[in-house]
Amino acid sequence: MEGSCFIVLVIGFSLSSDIRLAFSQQYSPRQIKGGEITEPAISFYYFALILTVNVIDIYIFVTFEKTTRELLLNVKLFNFFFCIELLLKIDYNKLSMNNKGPSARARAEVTNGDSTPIKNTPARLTPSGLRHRFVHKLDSAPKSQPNKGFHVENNITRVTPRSTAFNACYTPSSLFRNVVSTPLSKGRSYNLTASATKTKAKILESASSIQVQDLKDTEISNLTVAVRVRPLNTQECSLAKVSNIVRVNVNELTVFAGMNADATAGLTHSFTYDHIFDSTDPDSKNYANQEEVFRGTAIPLIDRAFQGYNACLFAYGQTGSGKSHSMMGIEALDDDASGSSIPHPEAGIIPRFCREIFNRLERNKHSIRAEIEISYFEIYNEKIHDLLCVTQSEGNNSIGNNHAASTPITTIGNSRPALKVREHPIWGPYVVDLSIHPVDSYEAMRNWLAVGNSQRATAATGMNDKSSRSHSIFNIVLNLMEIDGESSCNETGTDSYATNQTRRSRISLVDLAGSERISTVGSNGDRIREGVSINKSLLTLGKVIAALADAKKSTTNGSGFVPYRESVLTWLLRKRSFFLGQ
Ligand SMILES: Nc1ncnc2c1ncn2[C@@H]1O[C@H](COP(=O)(O)OP(=O)(O)OP(=O)(O)O)[C@@H](O)[C@H]1O
Repeated sequence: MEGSCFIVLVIGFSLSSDIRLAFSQQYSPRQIKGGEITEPAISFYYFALILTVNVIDIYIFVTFEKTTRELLLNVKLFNFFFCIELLLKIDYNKLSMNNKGPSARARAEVTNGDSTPIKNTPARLTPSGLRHRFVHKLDSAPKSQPNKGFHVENNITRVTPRSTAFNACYTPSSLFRNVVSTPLSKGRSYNLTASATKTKAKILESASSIQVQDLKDTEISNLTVAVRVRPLNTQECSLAKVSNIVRVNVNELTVFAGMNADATAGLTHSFTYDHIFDSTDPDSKNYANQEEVFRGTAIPLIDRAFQGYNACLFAYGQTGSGKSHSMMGIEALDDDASGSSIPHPEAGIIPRFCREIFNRLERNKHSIRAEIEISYFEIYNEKIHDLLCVTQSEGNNSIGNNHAASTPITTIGNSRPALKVREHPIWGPYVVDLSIHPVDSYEAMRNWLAVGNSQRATAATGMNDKSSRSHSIFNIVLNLMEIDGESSCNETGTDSYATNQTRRSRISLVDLAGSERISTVGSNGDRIREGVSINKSLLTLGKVIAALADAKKSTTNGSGFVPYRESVLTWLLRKRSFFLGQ
């Protein structure tokens, strides 16, 4: 019996070995980690085999593999008709890893640089949980021991402060918020719908680096970017297919793309700016009128100018987008002539700016004395024309108080004399022979503005009935002297003051010509030439701003090439000295 039993046992064993794979079952859930199928720490198998001939016998084998740290428990049950083999495998490596796994790690207390506890991280692998883990790994583990921090419970210390640690540069790129920042502007976001995930993936890479650097720049930036959305004009309203696709929510602007079957289909773009002025609907409670636009953009500049800083404000945008309306608006000569201290409701930033300067000087007339000079010129087809060049009527050399007494010289586009730009080794670029006019009242300034505006090159295009064909630059030089003591009448009969501090600031208010598509603005030869020139100089302006932002970001040197001289506009807006040698 023993002998046959032995033989049958051998047969049974060999059969069970052959058919083991066919009948085997594994009762242990497999896991997918990082794209690989991994086995858990404890696995349980059974094998059943019928048609064996044996008496009931049980064999138990226990083996422990020291090198792989695996315990194998093999139980075999034989009887006359079947054999069952049970196999239990315990992997001690994985067992010990799991005890230090996510939940254990998550219980660890996170502390900041000075070891003050901040919070207990949640015991789950949410994206934020992953961020925590990643931060810990980078902050607490030296490079030679990459996982050290994971095995030390309740002792994870963040080296860098919390704010720095959660900065995007420590975060895996896949967890970034989908943000594309413009240089020197805060968090411009670029949200895409699900249908555009491929594009999204592409921009993630660039977004990461831009955002990190821009976060640093926004702190030191002295640039403010504001956007104004104008209402649909009559022409647009008459077209059935035109509708407002822009929504404003505080300082976030969302553009809903149309249903075109092109790359823009289904895309929604969101941008964040320092200010957004929604002028689309006059009945809306958020409607931004000229006064609000002025207060939001220009008042901070006037404050700085009175402290002695130079300031520049320019309007940039597509043709017909409302730049001239915002910068100049309606010239209300009649209203102002009546001596009203309230500007015309439709007056733009420039006239309001001038009025505010004199209002402030009037309020501080006992402590500040000012000398103000203005100049106004345009850049038309890369040539500079003085907009305040006038022939004086006999016996009258002051246009300021009576502009009807002077006549602007030839005003027709190309026939006006072009001025040259020169570069002084110390003071930088300047316009040769540009006229400069001292002004002592708002009325004088307003009259000069009217003269300049009447000389600007404008033309009707397919996009705008009165399109500016040139960039106009209105300059104000403010010389402020703080008065120390009472005024006294000197020998010449004029007042003299003891001044103890002077401040000088230059303010440039720029109304750029609009970028335009040649096909939509018209096919006239002059318009095309102007359009090419406008687009070229705006392109250079963009390149200069980008180059300046790059040079600023570079910590090693700030000497990157900036193509100022590729257009007259950027050349002159560089450290300006329009008044040199006049
Ligand atoms: N906020 C606004 N409210 C009412 N009308 C506006 C507004 N902005 C612009 N408009 C009107 O839209 C038209 C075009 O504006 P504007 O001439 O200022 O554009 P622009 O950007 O200066 O164009 P271009 O670059 O061609 O000179 C004008 O008739 C203007 O009155």
